Amino acid sequence: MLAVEHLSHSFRSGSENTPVLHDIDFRVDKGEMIALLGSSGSGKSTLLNLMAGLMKPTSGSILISGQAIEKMSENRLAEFRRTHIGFIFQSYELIPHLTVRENVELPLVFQGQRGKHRREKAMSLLSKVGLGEKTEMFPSQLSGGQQQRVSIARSLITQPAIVFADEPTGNLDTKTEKEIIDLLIELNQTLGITFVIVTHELEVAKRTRRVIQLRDGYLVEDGAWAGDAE
Ligand SMILES: Nc1ncnc2c1ncn2[C@@H]1O[C@H](COP(=O)(O)OP(=O)(O)OP(=O)(O)O)[C@@H](O)[C@H]1O
Repeated sequence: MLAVEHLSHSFRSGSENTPVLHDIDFRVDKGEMIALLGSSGSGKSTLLNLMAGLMKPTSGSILISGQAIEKMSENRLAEFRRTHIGFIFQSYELIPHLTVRENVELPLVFQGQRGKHRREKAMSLLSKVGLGEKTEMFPSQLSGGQQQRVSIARSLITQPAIVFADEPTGNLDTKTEKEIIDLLIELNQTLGITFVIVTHELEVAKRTRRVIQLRDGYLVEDGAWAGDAE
């Protein structure tokens, strides 16, 4: 599903070269749910941007569904991203003047899909995330947790091969954080959605079966959470 192969990345500005990721290597199988854990500055965002095809790596490769995304042209990559990758952001990134349903439909609008089909898919996903009653409301009328549910439904509507979630609970209180992680786990288990959750929060990482930990740009752990016993 996802293979990150010997990935290294440095940022260059003028004569300065800042190495940020060092020989990162791991695979994520279909139906897995993993947490990418690391403290601030460990390289999580850089790795996420590379895996999502938003930047090209200095060296190494990223394969999604067997296709090396760093080799794709900009146009091909934009199309690939629209059809194969889902995104969930910390700040939801909903369009304020569109209804909840219209926000969820949006990725299909970009694919040129017809209205009725789009609407049915959006309604079905919104009821799966517990928002069947809120479809005609606007984002500002919802709580933060509800807005994140909308963004989760939107990330799934193209039936992507993999969904990247960037600090999905970063703006939420502890109780809502738990509810959102519960929802992601349920979607993973019932629909087999493959999730990569980028987080610096131990509580989030502990809930996934597999944790990949970055420290100073190095992959230092890959496996079941081995921290404090529960
Ligand atoms: N465009 C850039 N140019 C130079 N250095 C950069 C750039 N972007 C990030 N860095 C550096 O790369 C390192 C990793 O940053 P990154 O944002 O990937 O970490 P992070 O783990 O996502 O942190 P946070 O949780 O705070 O977002 C940091 O030392 C940062 O200063």
